[in-house]
Amino acid sequence: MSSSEAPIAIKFDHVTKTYKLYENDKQRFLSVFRSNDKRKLVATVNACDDLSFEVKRGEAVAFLGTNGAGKSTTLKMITGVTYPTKGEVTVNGTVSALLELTAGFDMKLTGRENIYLRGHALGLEREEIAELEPKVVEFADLGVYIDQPVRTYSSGMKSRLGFAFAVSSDPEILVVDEALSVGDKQFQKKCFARVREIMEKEDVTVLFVTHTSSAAEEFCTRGIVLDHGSKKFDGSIEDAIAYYEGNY
Ligand SMILES: Nc1ncnc2c1ncn2[C@@H]1O[C@H](COP(=O)(O)OP(=O)(O)OP(=O)(O)O)[C@@H](O)[C@H]1O
Repeated sequence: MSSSEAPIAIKFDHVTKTYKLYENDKQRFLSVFRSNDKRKLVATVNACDDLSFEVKRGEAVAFLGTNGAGKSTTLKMITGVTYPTKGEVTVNGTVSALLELTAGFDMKLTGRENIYLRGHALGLEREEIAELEPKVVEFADLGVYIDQPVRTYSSGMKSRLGFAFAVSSDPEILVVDEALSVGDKQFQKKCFARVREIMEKEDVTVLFVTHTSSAAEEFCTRGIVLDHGSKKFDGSIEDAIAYYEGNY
């Protein structure tokens, strides 16, 4: 199937995400109860601003843009961590995210117990998690630490467990945000190899955020350049990189 005939995996239809900035956290908290009180609102920021695009199943798309351009916010709306203020986001397929890999671990529980915790949080059945567990344990390669509380892990070890969990299932949509720089050099190599393996499956859709043009070029065929939450360029990865680097 050529990509122009493939079904749509992701669609952003005039999506705007507005964040409100308050004087302090207390005012942010109080704003939940006083919907019309704007006195303590310092500013609003459109992290995504009337953003529209479609990604077909099987495409690999890189999002390029300077700090604060809206790349992470876009990915977070795809993974359901945050929601649009206006417009509509449609996602067709199971999503696995290599974002905030260590968020949500229970530090008191062991690595192995956290695999179950995360699986339950994602709505997996016990049998499905039991099937996943040996794959995660093998990929994370934490030795005896897998049965130690996560509070005893180094930050690299926590990332390894998070990464292993995210890549051990077979996702239909893979969302990657700079997460390939996890752990030491050897583990990074393993991460690249695994992401490449997932991407080689024909129908997997990949969305990739990176500041490294070489990684974007290696993994993606299409690039979308964002600036202040708006789409500035959408085309082949080579042209998108040239546009982003000011050589287009
Ligand atoms: N929770 C939040 N509250 C307020 N503002 C936010 C929040 N999250 C993001 N923003 C703002 O939204 C804008 C876009 O942020 P986002 O993290 O999406 O950018 P990015 O392109 O991923 O940047 P980077 O390359 O630095 O990771 C920025 O101005 C940022 O400060």
